[in-house]
Amino acid sequence: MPITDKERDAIYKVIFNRRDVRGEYRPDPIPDEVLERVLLAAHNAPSVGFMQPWDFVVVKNNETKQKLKAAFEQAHAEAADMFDGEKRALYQSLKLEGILEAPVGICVTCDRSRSGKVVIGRTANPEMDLYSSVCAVQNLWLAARAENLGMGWVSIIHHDELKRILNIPEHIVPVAYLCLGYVDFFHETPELEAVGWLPRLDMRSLVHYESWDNQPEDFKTE
Ligand SMILES: Cc1cc2c(cc1C)N(C[C@H](O)[C@H](O)[C@H](O)COP(=O)(O)O)c1[nH]c(=O)[nH]c(=O)c1N2
Repeated sequence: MPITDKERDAIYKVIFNRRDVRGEYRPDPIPDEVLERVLLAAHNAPSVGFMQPWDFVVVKNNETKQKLKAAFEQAHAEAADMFDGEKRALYQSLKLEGILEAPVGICVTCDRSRSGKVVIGRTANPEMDLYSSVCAVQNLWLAARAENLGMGWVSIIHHDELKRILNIPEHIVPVAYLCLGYVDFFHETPELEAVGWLPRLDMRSLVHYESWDNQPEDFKTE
């Protein structure tokens, strides 16, 4: 089934206008059918050996969110100590999660034992199952944007805390905690770029031809 030009443009529009959303969530609930659509998009991600290692723990309860926020605060304070001077002050001024504001949280996990010990494509590189769950996260992120839902990834939280708070079984690996909700607007550029944390790299400077050493002059940034 070919993709029309209009459909292609819509997909690129979603890709280039997706943002990590932290503070701009509206409290409006997400209709069940919308939540189901984005979860189905996540579930249709590619996965190594088709093992579909993910589960989705959906969080709406405020008490649970409060516990997650406390876990974030702890990890956030530890992280702040790792930056010096001005960088620390800038780090501390950043809003890096929307756990309480977002009406829905979703923890995406990876069950590394889901389809037995030997998995097509995972024998040489055992981490491929974790990457598969990350593919599900990205599908969810893009589907959310297509639904005009903001999504934010909160990784400033210890995974053992996530497991404890959400009663995730021992053998399951948390991959991402995601905030989800409608927003008033999407930032045009990544917020970390806008505040001068890091610049957007030039894509052409990251392309190598045939060998790592081979970057044509006109593809370099400087
Ligand atoms: C694996 C992973 C983990 C995190 C993120 C992303 C990814 C891929 N990002 C979002 C990240 O900061 C953001 O994607 C970049 O700054 C680029 O901005 P846009 O996503 O284009 O808006 C993120 N943002 C944040 O505020 N708190 C966080 O804990 C994290 N964690």
